Amino acid sequence: MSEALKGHVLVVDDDPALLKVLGALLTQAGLTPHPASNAKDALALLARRPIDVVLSDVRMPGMSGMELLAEVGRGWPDVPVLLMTAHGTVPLAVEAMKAGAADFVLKPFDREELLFSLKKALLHASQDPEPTRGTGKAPDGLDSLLMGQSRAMTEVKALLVKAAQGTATVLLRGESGTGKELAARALHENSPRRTGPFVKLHCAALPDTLLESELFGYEKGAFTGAATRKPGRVELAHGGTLFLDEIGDVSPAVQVKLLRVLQEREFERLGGTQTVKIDVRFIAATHQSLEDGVRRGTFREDLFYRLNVVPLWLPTLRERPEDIASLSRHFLDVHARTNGRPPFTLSEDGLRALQAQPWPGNVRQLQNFLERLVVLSDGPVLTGEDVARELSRQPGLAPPPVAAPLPPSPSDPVTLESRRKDVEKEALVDALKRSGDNRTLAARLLGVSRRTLYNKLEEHGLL
Ligand SMILES: Nc1ncnc2c1ncn2[C@@H]1O[C@H](COP(=O)(O)OP(=O)(O)OP(=O)(O)O)[C@@H](O)[C@H]1O
Repeated sequence: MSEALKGHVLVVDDDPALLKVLGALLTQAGLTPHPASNAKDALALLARRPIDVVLSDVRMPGMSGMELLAEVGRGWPDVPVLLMTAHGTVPLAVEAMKAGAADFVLKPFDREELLFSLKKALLHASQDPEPTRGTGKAPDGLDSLLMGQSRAMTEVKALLVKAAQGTATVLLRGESGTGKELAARALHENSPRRTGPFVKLHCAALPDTLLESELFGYEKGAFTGAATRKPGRVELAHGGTLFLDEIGDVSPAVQVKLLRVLQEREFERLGGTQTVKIDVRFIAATHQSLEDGVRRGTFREDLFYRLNVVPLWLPTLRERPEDIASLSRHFLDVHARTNGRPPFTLSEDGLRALQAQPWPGNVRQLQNFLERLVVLSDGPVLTGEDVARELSRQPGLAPPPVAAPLPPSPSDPVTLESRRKDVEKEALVDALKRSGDNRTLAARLLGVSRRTLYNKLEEHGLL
């Protein structure tokens, strides 16, 4: 791997010699290592400094790597976790991936392979807001997972329960933040496959070559850095469900390969000749119009029909304002608990103010909004006034009236730097608005990493 990597890596291992070796290796690759000799210290470190990725041993005295993975998932869902295992086996890898690991690395590891996995995880971290976190839960009433009793949601849930019984491929459509990933999980957890793995792949987050190796895995020696055979996500999902998010972004070359897997339920690992047969239920999601892609010639028509066997549309929040009451109650409870705050309730005028908003970022935006209210308000009752105050800070939602700028007086310094800052702030606000307050999407729109976006938001008082 020639180009230098960048990022803060929390390395957790009870073997001091290995910590040292890994520290040197990561530093040499351009990364900043933060060593921790046990999971407890690792969590303390995570709370203190921004970490981009966690690289942890599985077997450690005290809290294990799998337990650490669960803790990171709860407290820092944006931070991917890579697990290192000696004598790694496919079942262990499946377990790790089901529990939400971004990847697993076999010990003793090959330098290139480790850096390859870290690079992937860093790419995910900068592009994927919510890395896969399997709940591993038994089916648990669909209503408590996918909330909302509006007519539109009730219809979706009825279709979902029907679709869950079969193995037909489901295509989930809907705007960003409407709950497509949640619906995919609900499908899996309500299906006879629920005891099998639920594996997720965010197709837009990876460049072509990485996407192919993530999907199909590789044989030892398939390319520089492929020191051992590694199963891809299709293989890891055997007996379960593979959720392909943002399918509309897949290149024509990968589309051909996906078509074959969907048709024949078989494939070859990269660099391999052996055909692997799989039993996988496919679910794909997109917020784009695949029909447009087909018309433009960027999306294969045959693949579209293969995916669109059971189409399911998730309604926008605008179309179901009656669900805002129960969703808000739920999010207020969850965020009060996770932020160590007393219980919050919503007054009638508070609810009305929320129902009057267009929520371009849908349920995700409502959720983020309520979390901010829980953190910033005194409570315990959130009034219309509390809601209005927070709304005025939100791009895309009831923007405050903008006062016409005063003409500059001759004494006002219009320096290049102040102009640059104004333009930058405007671009940030615009990107947040266009992305429905989805920070990952906003970072992508602006062509910067999420870390840079957060720094800039802080600098401009927009956090
Ligand atoms: N009906 C719902 N009940 C409870 N929570 C929901 C519901 N719909 C969405 N959410 C929550 O909103 C957030 C966004 O949902 P999700 O990631 O499933 O949306 P998405 O449509 O896949 O978004 P994107 O297209 O941006 O990936 C998640 O935190 C999810 O838990």
